[in-house]
Amino acid sequence: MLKIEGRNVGKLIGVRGATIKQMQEEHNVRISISKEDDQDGMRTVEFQGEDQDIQNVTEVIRQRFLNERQGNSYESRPRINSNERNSGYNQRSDNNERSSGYTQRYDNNRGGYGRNYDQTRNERSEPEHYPNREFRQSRGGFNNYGNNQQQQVNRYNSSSNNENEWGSSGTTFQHPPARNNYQQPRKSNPEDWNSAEIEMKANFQPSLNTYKSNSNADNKNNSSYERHNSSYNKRSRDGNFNNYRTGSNDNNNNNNVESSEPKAFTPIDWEKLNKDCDLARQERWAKCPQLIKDFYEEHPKTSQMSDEQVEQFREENNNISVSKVFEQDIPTSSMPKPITNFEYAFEKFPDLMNEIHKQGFTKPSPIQSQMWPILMKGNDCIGIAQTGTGKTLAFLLPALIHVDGQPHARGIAARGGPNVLVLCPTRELAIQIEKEVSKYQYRGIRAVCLYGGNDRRKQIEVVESGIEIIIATPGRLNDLVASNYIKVESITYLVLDEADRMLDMGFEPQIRKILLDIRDDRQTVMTSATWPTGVRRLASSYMKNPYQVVIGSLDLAATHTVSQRIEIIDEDDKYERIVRFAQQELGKNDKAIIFCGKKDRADSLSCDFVLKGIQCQSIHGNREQSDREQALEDIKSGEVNILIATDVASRGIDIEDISYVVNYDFPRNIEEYVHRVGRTGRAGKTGISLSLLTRSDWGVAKDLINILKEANQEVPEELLKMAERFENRKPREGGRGGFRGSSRGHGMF
Ligand SMILES: Nc1ncnc2c1ncn2[C@@H]1O[C@H](COP(=O)(O)OP(=O)(O)OP(=O)(O)O)[C@@H](O)[C@H]1O
Repeated sequence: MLKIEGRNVGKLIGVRGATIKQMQEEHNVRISISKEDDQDGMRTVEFQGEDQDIQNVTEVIRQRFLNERQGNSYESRPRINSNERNSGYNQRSDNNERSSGYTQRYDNNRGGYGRNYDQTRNERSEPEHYPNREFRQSRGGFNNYGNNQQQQVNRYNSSSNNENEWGSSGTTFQHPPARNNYQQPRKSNPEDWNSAEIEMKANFQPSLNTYKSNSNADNKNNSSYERHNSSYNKRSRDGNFNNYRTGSNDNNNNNNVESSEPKAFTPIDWEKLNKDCDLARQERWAKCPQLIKDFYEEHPKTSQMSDEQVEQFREENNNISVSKVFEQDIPTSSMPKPITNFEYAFEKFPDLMNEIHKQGFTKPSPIQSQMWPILMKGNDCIGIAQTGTGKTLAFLLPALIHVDGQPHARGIAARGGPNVLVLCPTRELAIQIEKEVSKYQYRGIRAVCLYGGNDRRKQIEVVESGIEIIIATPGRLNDLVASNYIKVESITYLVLDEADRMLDMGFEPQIRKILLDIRDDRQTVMTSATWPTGVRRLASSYMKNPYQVVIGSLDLAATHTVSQRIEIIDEDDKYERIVRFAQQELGKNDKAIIFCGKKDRADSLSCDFVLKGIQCQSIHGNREQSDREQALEDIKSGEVNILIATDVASRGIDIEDISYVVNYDFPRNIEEYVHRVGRTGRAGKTGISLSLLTRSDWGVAKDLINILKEANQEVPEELLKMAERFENRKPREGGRGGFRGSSRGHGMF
C-alpha cells in the first residue's frame, strides 16, 4: 500500500485507466486506487501480486517521482506540512504515539509519512520560507531533527541498533527554527526541491512496510520500524535499490527482508510512458460531446471600420491594446476589431439584448468592447483592466451565449453537468458574481455559488437539481469534486477571475487539480486588474494561444477615477487620525471602507469605534460567514457607512457608492493597494483614497510613487524622501533588506 497525494496519483501511477491497465499487465500486479482523497488529500494505492512484481511496480513509480522532481516540475512537487516538519522529521505523530513506539505506528499505517507531510493549505498567514540548507542537513540527521532531540536519539538507537545509518551524520545538525518561525519552502524556488527527496522517502517508507505486510500474511504484524528504517535508509541515501538490503540490522524479520529484496533495476521507457499518457488523454477527451465555441459574426458596421478608425477608438477608450500572448509580431490590424455598441455584439441574441437594456447601460466599457468579439469567437483570452470597469460582464455574457449555444439539450442527463465554471478567490466575490449572473435572466440558465462556510448540503442539492454555471472558490469546489458531487468534465467555458490573487492565496495546486479534469478544448478566460509573473506561468500551461486585452498599461496602475491621498504618520497617531476621519471628515452620505492589515486589528478598531459611538461593521476571515455577508449587506444598504475590513474585501467587491477607501494599515504588497483603492471610483464614478503610511512602510514608497505619478496624483515630499532613504540604505543592509516590516526600529527617519 502506498499513499500519494491525490493530485499526484494520475502522474505517478499513470494517467487514467489506460496506463494503469498497462502497468498492471506489464508487472502482473493488480493496482487499486482509493476513489477519493482522504482528509489529508492523500490517495491510497494498493498492490496485489507477487512480492517481486510489487517491488518492481513500486520502483517504477518511485523513479517516476524522482524524474518529475529532477525536472523541477512544479506540479509534481508533493505537499509539505510545515507544522509536521517543524515538529521533526521523525516526529510524525504526537508524543503519545511516539511513546508507544514507531513500530506500532507504521504497522498500523496510521497516516504514515505521507499523511504527515501532507496538508499544505497555503493559508496566507502561514510563513512562507524554510531555510533549505538546514533541511538538507536533516537528511543526514534523522535522530537529531526535531524538538525532542535526545528522546528520539535514545529511542531510535535502542530499538534499531543502527547508529551508523541515521545517527552518525546527524551530530552537527542544526535545529530547525522554533515552531512559530518555521517557514515553508517557497514554491517557486527550485532549490527547495531538495526537500522533495525527503518527502519522496516519506511517501515510500510506509509503502514498503505495508506492502510486505499485505503480501506476506505470516509477517503481517511483525514488520518493524527498525527493519524498515534501516533498509529504507540505506536505499534512500543514494537512491539505489541495490543497496537496499545491506543496511538491515533486523533480527526479527530477516526473512521478510530477503524475500522483499528487489532484483536489478529495469530502466523505464519514459518516452513510451509519456506517449501513453498523451494517448490516454486524447482518448479520454475524444469521448466528450461535440463542443461549439464560435458564436460571433462580425457586424457589418464593425467590418466597415477602417484600421485608422479602430486605432482611434482604441486610443480614445483608455488605450485598449490587444495581442497574442505567446505569438509575437502579429500586426494589430489582424486582431479582432472592437465593437462600439451592444447591438454589434448581441444583435443576434435579442433576449440578451433585452436583459442588457434592463440594466440601463449605455455602451460597453473598453474591456467589454474588445473582449466580447474575442470570446464570442471561441478564443481564450486574458483581460486586464482597471478595477470597476466591467470585467465581470466581459466574461459573463459570452458565457451565457456559450451555454445556450451547445448542441445538446441542457440538463445533467444530456450534458453530464454544468458548462461554465468561474473560479474566484473569496467567498464574497463568488456571491457577488452569482448575483450578477442572476440579473441576466437568459433562457433559464441557472447558476450556483459554491463556497466554504455555507450549507454544503444545500449547495449539493442545487448542483444536483441541474445548473449550468458554477461560481466557486477553489477549496469548496475541490471538496465537492473529490466527493463526486460535481463532475467538471462537462465544463467547456472556464473563468479564472482575479487569478493572481488565487495564486497569492496558495490556491494554485487546487486550481491545477481541477484543471486536469476539464477537457482540453475548453475555452479559458482570465481576468484581473494586476498581472504578475506567476499568472503568466499559469496561463502558459492552461490556455491555448490566448489573446491578451489590456486596458491602459500592463504596469501596475490604480484607477484614475480615484484621488489618492497619502499621509505619513507615526504609528501611535494613527488611531486619533482615523477617529478624526470618521467623526469629522466622513460626510453623512459618504461610505468608507477602512482596511486593516490583520484580523485582530480590524476587530479592535471596530470595537473602539463602537465604544466611541461610531457605527460600523467589520469583515475578515475569522468572522462567521453569515456575519461577513451581513457586514456587506449593512454597508450596501446604508445601515452603517463604515466597513472595517482586511484584504478579504480588497478584490472585486462592488459596492457602488463607496466614496472613501482608507488604508489604516498600508497593504503588504503594492498590487493589493491597487485593488483596495479600486473599491471606490467604480463604473465611472469618482472616489477618494486616504493612505496612512508609517516609517515601516518605506519599502513600498517607490512603487507607490510610481502609481501616484501614473495617475497624475500629488506625491508628498516626505514620501519621496522615504523612498530615497530606502534606496540609499539598501547596500548597507546587504541587498533587499529593509522591506516592509523588517526595519521597524525607531530613528530611521
Ligand atoms: N457597460 C457598462 N456600463 C456601465 N456600468 C457597467 C457596465 N458594465 C458593468 N458595469 C457595472 O460596473 C460595475 C463594476 O463592474 P465589475 O464588478 O465587473 O468590475 P471589475 O472590472 O470586475 O472590477 P474589479 O477589478 O474590482 O473586480 C458593476 O456595478 C457593473 O454592473
